[in-house]
Amino acid sequence: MEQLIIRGKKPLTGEVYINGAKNAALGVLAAAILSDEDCIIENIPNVNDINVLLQAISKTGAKVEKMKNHKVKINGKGVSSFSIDYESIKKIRASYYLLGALLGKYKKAEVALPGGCNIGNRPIDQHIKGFEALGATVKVEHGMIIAEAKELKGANIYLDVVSVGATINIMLAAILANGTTIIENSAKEPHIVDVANFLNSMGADIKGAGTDVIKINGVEKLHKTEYMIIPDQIEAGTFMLAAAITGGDVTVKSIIPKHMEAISAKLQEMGVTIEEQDEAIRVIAKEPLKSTHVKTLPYPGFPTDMQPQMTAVLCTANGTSVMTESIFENRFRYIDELSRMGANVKVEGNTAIIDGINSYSGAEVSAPDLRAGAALILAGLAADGITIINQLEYIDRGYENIEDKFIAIGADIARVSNEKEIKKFKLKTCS
Ligand SMILES: CC(=O)N[C@H]1[C@@H](OP(=O)(O)OP(=O)(O)OC[C@H]2O[C@@H](n3ccc(=O)[nH]c3=O)[C@H](O)[C@@H]2O)O[C@H](CO)[C@@H](O)[C@@H]1O
Ligand SMILES: C=C(OP(=O)(O)O)C(=O)O
Repeated sequence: MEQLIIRGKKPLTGEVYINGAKNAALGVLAAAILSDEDCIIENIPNVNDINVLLQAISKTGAKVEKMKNHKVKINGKGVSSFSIDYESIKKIRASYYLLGALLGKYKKAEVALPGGCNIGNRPIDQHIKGFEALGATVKVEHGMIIAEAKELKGANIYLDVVSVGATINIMLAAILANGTTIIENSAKEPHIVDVANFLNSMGADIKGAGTDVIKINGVEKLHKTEYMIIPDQIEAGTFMLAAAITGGDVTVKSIIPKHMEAISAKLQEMGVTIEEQDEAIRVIAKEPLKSTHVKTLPYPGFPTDMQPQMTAVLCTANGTSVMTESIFENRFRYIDELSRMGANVKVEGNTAIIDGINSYSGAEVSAPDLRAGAALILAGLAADGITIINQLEYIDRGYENIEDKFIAIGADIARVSNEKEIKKFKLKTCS
């Protein structure tokens, strides 16, 4: 069993390079099977969710080739299976994009209900509503979502909730439909724009991605493309907060600063200096952190995928902060773990009331989900003494080489798998 071990209290300094966005790449890879020609996609992060999705895609009969330097080639010509079973995708959420892509291209798809982080009830009614509006019949039987259509026809679809997954999935299903589809109240996250740009680079006709009305004129077929995935907003944000919580000075590189505005603004409120560069942000945290209030919202609001990490940082700010989670109903499960490290947080419904502490104290904890795992790393980096984090499979879903990136900016952190390695780490870092 692998664990992360951290000796905290070292200010992080230096430069860190951010990988491609997991949540954009997942949509783009599924979208690639819509073409019968080669799609070469660059900047694909090497994380478990991506590898699981690539395996599921290759099980459909599509050709999947992992190339060097974070490149993947996909050709959807050979797709002959339209069914993705639970075993193949139980760990990930984005498997639902195969439903939209297969339905859009072959008019039939059977995909097991998705997994992903356990952060509350995660219905897919808006995806289904969209597919049905396009003319598909959809049923859920024996854990499988089964969608089929004789013909898909463009439609006007109003999303009752702003959903990233439903927006992308409906786009995927509508690209090759007859006529025009309009998605109203669509999500505006950078990964929606990325998937739309990728599809347009293959010959799709999508307008308005990044606003709350997306218009898709159906096209007959899609051609080959070469495309580069955007940088990961959430990985970048995690490193920005690591600089803040350790009183460090870190330049987070290969990013789009515009995507980081909600996070930069909150850090500035907390007394952190933010220097925006062309494709980088320098985060300098020389003053004690001030408390603030944060509410998660769809983009351009503060991202729910940064909520646990920001809560971990607010625990070390002077005064009382309030974190309101307005996207998922149960995304505070990690607070018990932070409390083991001395955090003083009271959760009431969707709100966490956080009283700042002087310092975390290192402890053994377990990651209950992906971003909660990142939050525990941040707490460990700021803690007195040694922190050990279990259940790394969650962290590995979405962060590539996370410990190596932290080591490169001065953290004492290692991935260990036995007592001997733990002892060695403690000896090496004790001076
Ligand atoms: C693989 C991926 O990209 N995952 C991201 C995606 O998840 P995901 O696509 O699952 O999240 P959604 O944007 O769909 O969910 C937003 C809200 O809408 C609700 N909802 C969603 C769909 C639906 O049919 N019905 C419904 O009620 C959800 O329960 C949630 O309360 O966006 C989330 C919100 O930014 C992020 O936290 C996830 O990291
Ligand atoms: C919640 C996340 O992922 P998923 O939707 O795949 O569970 C995430 O990336 O933070």
